Amino acid sequence: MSFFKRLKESVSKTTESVTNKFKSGLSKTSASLAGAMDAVFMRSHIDEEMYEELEDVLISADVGVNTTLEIVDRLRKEVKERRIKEPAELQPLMSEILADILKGEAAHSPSMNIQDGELTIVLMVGVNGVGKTTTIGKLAHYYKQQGKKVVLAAGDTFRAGAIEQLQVWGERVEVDVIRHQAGSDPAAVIYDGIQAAKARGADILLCDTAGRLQNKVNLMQELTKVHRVIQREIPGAPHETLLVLDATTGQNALQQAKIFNDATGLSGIVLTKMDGTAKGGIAIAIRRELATPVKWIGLGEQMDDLQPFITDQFVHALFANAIAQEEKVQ
Ligand SMILES: Nc1nc2c(ncn2[C@@H]2O[C@H](COP(=O)(O)OP(=O)(O)OP(=O)(O)O)[C@@H](O)[C@H]2O)c(=O)[nH]1
Repeated sequence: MSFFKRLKESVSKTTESVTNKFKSGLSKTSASLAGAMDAVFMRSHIDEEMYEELEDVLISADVGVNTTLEIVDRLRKEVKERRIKEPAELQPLMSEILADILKGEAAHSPSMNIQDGELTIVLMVGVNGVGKTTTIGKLAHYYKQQGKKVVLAAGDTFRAGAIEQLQVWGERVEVDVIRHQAGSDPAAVIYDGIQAAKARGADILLCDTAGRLQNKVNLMQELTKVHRVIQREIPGAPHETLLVLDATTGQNALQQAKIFNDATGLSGIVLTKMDGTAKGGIAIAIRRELATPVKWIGLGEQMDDLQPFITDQFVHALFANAIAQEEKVQ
């Protein structure tokens, strides 16, 4: 069975609407990355020049140099081992290699550490403008739809706008928002958030934080204090610390991840605005180069545009055109 068929089978296990969301959200990346790969594989034969062109294509899609070299080396090896002669056979092979690289080890499971029957605390970190507030709103919607009671804590007290924006999301999704005035201590807001969540019998508390990267020491102190308060109230919490990264910032996102990982341990990454970039290869670079798994991706501005990062859906969407063509031929 061709790998495209296996991908199709795998994505058919989720609903068609999820598959369509991945397809439309990743259409820019698919058009540019898979489109450019297609052009490379139109060559009459497989040679060194072809591999070099492929490297250029992957690097310009933000896959990153290390990951690109790894992918192309694997392609070379598989071509030899499987005695592939036709460049046209390389598209499904590339999809197979990418799917495998994205899967990584078992530790890279996209699942969230949600406590059954107890309060789960999710700390959201990231610099301003990456879509942190929007993501909190979307996560609240996601879990509310799953029947969970969600409370939000407006811990980004640095920007008055951030508190207001979270309040607007709270109203839209119909969940409570615990807030203080702008400029107050974020740890105090989170503390109140925990008390309110406990008192109201909530399942999940999503905590916003300010992300001032300009001053790493401040960032660390603030996050350390927030952590201390959370741990004192609920041993073992936060259960998830998710870093929100804007996919359109490219390789800079990797840098942000390293700084935040130093400041506070990360358990997962949310990659937003994937729909707004043709360089979605950054998801592959992040997944490969950081020890932290991508757990969610943002595929648009609507409430249900935040999706769990399902690697087969991602690869299926990336190669959507080639898969459709293979179907036509058969
Ligand atoms: N297209 C698209 N837009 C997004 C996505 N996620 C967020 N946005 C938009 O990005 C903009 C910034 O999002 P905010 O949530 O305001 O981000 P923010 O300002 O980072 O919030 P803070 O990080 O809390 O300061 C908004 O216009 C969002 O609608 C996404 O996945 N796709």
